[in-house]
Order: sequence, then structure tokens, then C-alpha cells
Amino acid sequence: MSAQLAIITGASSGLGQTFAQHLAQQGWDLFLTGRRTKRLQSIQTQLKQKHGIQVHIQCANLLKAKELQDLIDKISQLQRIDMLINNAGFGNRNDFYKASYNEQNQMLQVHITAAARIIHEVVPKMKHRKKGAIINVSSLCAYMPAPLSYFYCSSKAFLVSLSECMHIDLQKHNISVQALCPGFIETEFHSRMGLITARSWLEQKLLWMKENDVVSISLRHLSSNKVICIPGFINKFIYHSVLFLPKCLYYKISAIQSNKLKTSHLIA
Ligand SMILES: NC(=O)C1=CN([C@@H]2O[C@H](COP(=O)(O)OP(=O)(O)OC[C@H]3O[C@@H](n4cnc5c(N)ncnc54)[C@H](OP(=O)(O)O)[C@@H]3O)[C@@H](O)[C@H]2O)C=CC1
Ligand SMILES: CC(=O)[C@H](N)C(=O)O
Repeated sequence: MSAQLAIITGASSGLGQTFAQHLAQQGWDLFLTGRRTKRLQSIQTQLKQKHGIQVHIQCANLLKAKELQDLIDKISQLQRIDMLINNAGFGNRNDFYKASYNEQNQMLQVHITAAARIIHEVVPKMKHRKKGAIINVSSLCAYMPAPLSYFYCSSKAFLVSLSECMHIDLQKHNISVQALCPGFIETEFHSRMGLITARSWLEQKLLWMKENDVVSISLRHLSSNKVICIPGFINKFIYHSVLFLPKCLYYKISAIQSNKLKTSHLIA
């Protein structure tokens, strides 16, 4: 019997690379994508050698229509797809009206347009085989609207809502859908935003999770038939506190927090 196959976007670093490592360890074949060719090639070589699995890489900038289309064409040729992890993404913290609209729109293209386009290609195949799993990597920010991250928060909220729509529709086809909503994870995410993330010992212990822990929790959670996965006790506590707080109070706290960030090193 052939091994199961997972497609992972944003597999060249961070959470995506870690998903690839965990699945490779379990004997999955992989289809990895991202922009950084050298990184993807080195991950491919490592995983093939260590686990004896098949690893296909397809470099694609999800912002470029032609490269997204080439990726979709490659995916359409795959005989079987058992899992899709829509993970590619990036952050920003800025004044929405000061950055150019084109720059802001790139986030919608990667987080929403590309993710939805890949889902549209993959799900019919899973339905046909009556089997599959999809993880859409969202964020705790989906539940925490913030003035300095208009499109980060709202695009991640879109992914939660999309995942819930898909879950309701696709569970009868034996397809599991998860919206993974982590808080802070120790990846290149923040340094790539140009942020210096100096943290106290307590912040580090309480707020920051390791990629390995997030990925283990997410993969275990897939069998629970619950859509939303919030990894870590503190993140769950934050999530429930935000739901419990009166909205007007949450808005005040968020506004104060954003003013603090504007005057600190935590805004690019
Ligand atoms: N780190 C954190 O604190 C949190 C992260 N998340 C989410 O986790 C996901 C993974 O981020 P993380 O691993 O932390 O950060 P990384 O920066 O390490 O990974 C981001 C990945 O997305 C890919 N990517 C970004 N832009 C594009 C693009 N235009 N085209 C193709 N691929 C792209 C990158 O590949 P390449 O550069 O090679 O194109 C990279 O592989 C993101 O969706 C992020 O929003 C959610 C909550 C918290
Ligand atoms: C929690 C997130 O999604 C993000 N990493 C951020 O720092 O805003």
C-alpha cells in the first residue's frame, strides 16, 4: 500500500517545516511549497535520507498568479491527497492607512485567496476518496481584533469561519477540518516582520510556544472532530477571557495596547 500524502504550504521554515518533520517521521510522503528554493531543497534531502519517504517540492510565490496557477496544475496531477496544511503566512503591524493598499492586499492574497484556491482544488479529490484532513493555520488573533493588524486579524478570522463552514459540509465525507489558532510561537515570523522580540523570562515561559509542541497538539487534535484547535493552556485561557469580556472593555484594552506598541520596539 502506498504511503499517505500531505501538501504543506509555507514549508520552508517554522511551523510548516515542523509539520513536514512530524509527518515524515510517521512515514507520510510530502508535497512541500514555499518561495525559498534552497531551503526547500535542503529539507527535501534531509527528510528523504532520514525517513526514506518521497518528498516533492514546488517553489511558488503565492502572490504571483502564474506561480499559484502552476502550483494548482501540479496539485491537480496528484493521484491522492490525504492531508492539506494551509500554513503559508506572514504578519505585519502598521497603520493601515499609511502602508500602500497593494502591500496590505498581499496578506489577503496569501492568507485567503491562495488558501481558498488550493482548498477548491484538493477537496473534490478527498470527497471522491471519502477521506482527508485539512488544517488551516489561523491564529489567536482571529479572536483578538487589533488596530495595528487590520488584515492579519481579519484574514485569520476568515480562515476560522471558512474552516467551520467546511467542517459542517465535509464531515459527512469523512474529511476532518481544523482551524489551528496558536498564540506566539518561536519561529522566524516576528524577525521577518522586522520586530525585535525582547521578552522577560515570565513572558517567554507563559506566552511563547515551541513549534514542535504546537504541531504535536494540532495533529493529535485532528481525531477529536473539533474544528478549532487552540494549543496551550495560556492561549486557551486568553481565548476564553476574550470571549467572556464585554466587547467595549476589550476594545479599550486593545486600543491602549496598540498605543503602547506604537511607542515601543514592537512595531516595525
Ligand atoms: N509565529 C507565530 O507566533 C504565529 C504564527 N502563526 C501562523 O503560522 C503560519 C506559519 O508561520 P511561522 O512558521 O510562524 O513563520 P515563518 O516565517 O517561519 O513561516 C512562514 C512560511 O510562509 C511562507 N510564505 C510567506 N509568504 C509567502 C508567499 N508570498 N508565497 C509562498 N509562501 C509564503 C514562507 O515561505 P517562503 O518565505 O519560503 O516563501 C514560510 O515557509 C503563518 O500562517 C502565521 O500567520 C499563527 C500564530 C502565531
Ligand atoms: C499571535 C500571532 O498570530 C502572531 N504571531 C502575532 O504575533 O501577532
